[in-house]
Amino acid sequence: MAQKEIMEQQDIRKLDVTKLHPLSPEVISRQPTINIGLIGHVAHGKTTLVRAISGIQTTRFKCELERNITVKLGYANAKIYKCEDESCPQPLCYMSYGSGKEDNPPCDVPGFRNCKMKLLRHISFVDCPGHEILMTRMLSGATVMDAAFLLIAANESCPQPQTIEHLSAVDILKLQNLIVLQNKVDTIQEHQARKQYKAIREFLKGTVAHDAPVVPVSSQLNYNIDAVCEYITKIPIPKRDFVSPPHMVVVRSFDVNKPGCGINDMKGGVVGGTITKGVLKVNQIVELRPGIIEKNADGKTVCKPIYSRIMSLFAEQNKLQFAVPGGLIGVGTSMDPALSRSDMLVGQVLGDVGTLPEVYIKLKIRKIKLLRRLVGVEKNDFGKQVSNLLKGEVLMLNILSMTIGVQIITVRKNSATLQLTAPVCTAVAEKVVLSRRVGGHWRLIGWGEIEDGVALDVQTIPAEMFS
Ligand SMILES: Nc1nc2c(ncn2[C@@H]2O[C@H](COP(=O)(O)OP(=O)(O)OP(=O)(O)O)[C@@H](O)[C@H]2O)c(=O)[nH]1
Repeated sequence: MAQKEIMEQQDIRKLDVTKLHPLSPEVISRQPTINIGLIGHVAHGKTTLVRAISGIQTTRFKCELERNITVKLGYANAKIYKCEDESCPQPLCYMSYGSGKEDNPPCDVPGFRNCKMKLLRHISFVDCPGHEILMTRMLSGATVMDAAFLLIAANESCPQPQTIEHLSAVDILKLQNLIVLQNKVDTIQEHQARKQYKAIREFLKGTVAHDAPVVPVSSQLNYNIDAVCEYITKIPIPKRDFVSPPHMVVVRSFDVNKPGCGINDMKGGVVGGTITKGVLKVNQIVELRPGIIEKNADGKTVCKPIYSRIMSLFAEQNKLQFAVPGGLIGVGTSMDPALSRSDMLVGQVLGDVGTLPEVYIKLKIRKIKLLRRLVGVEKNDFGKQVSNLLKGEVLMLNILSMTIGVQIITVRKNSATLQLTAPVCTAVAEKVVLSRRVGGHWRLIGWGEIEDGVALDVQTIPAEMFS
């Protein structure tokens, strides 16, 4: 189908959300609908793999280029294709391109160059930092993943500290679709690769990834990347809710004209994130919570949501008329760009006016489970027991894409009340992940779920103001 026809199909006037599916041509052609996380120890090749599949280098920030490590979450989109001729040899018949590629490009396999390829998946990669000091950032990326690639470098012993810690995190979040990639196989002999494969299988026993495929690859040399593409097509499409009022979790925010924010012809602030339910449309009025926190005339802390119009929607360079759940999308808004600069809106929730959950400043957490032993730490602390939570203790909490400092006010066996250092827009039963400072860095120690909380007053604007 020609791009022009698809753009015409993305006509909001003709949109019937009850008929949409993540693989509907007008969706998959323009927008990624699955998030795949890249997790694993520092420098095991996550960013290089993303580049091999999408053609995009996610390491974009100056400090990252200087230090050669990922600091922020990186994003890149890719389309996965298969040759339409069934006799095209596997896995060569699978191929990947960037998000802007047409839907039926010619096959690249010698002997099949007259054949067309079919677009099977459109995905977003969430490239997590592997450095131990950046664990809480990895956790905020993990909350938007539908599947994950766990990268394990073939030229190091397995497991390394953040290999264990990242796997524990996705285990806690009950992420089902894991694929283990034994990367850098170009640096070792075959017998060494076999030996390490056994060590990897041993390490995976009893974890959420116990029967995950382990695929040998070289991201640097593009070896076996077609097999990885084939595995991507086997990831089940998550069930999506297209009909509820739309909610989006903000994972990045920019002022205008920054590289990496996709289309840069907007005048207002830009937020990037994943829609968890519903469909966002161009021209729609939306609310962002918590928005701005202020003291009112009585000295009481109140939250003022940010109201704004959606001026544009985009997935990397693809302009959209509407955006659906899954995948990472950008939202160009009419808000003052000063509000969204430098990731200032990360952790906020964007959605239909009047439909967003409460904004809490205190939370009661139930069903708390602590890991038995510390993971992700080096020699001195490795394997130490995770001690019980203490009244007055300061922890880091991850709720959706929000990372927030908390102090424990009361603690019982499996529950605790927490004072937050900043308000958060969230809902009862949402999962939270707990980290504690160990050896100078935040380490994953456990998880729980929101039971209740103390909400702030929200200063809403009457609905008739938007008509
Ligand atoms: N020989 C070889 N080198 C690789 C391969 N994949 C990655 N590398 C190299 O390993 C180093 C680290 O790669 P990155 O892709 O930055 O690793 P990363 O896991 O994204 O690093 P962080 O995000 O900082 O944790 C770079 O110098 C890459 O060129 C591979 O398959 N073979």
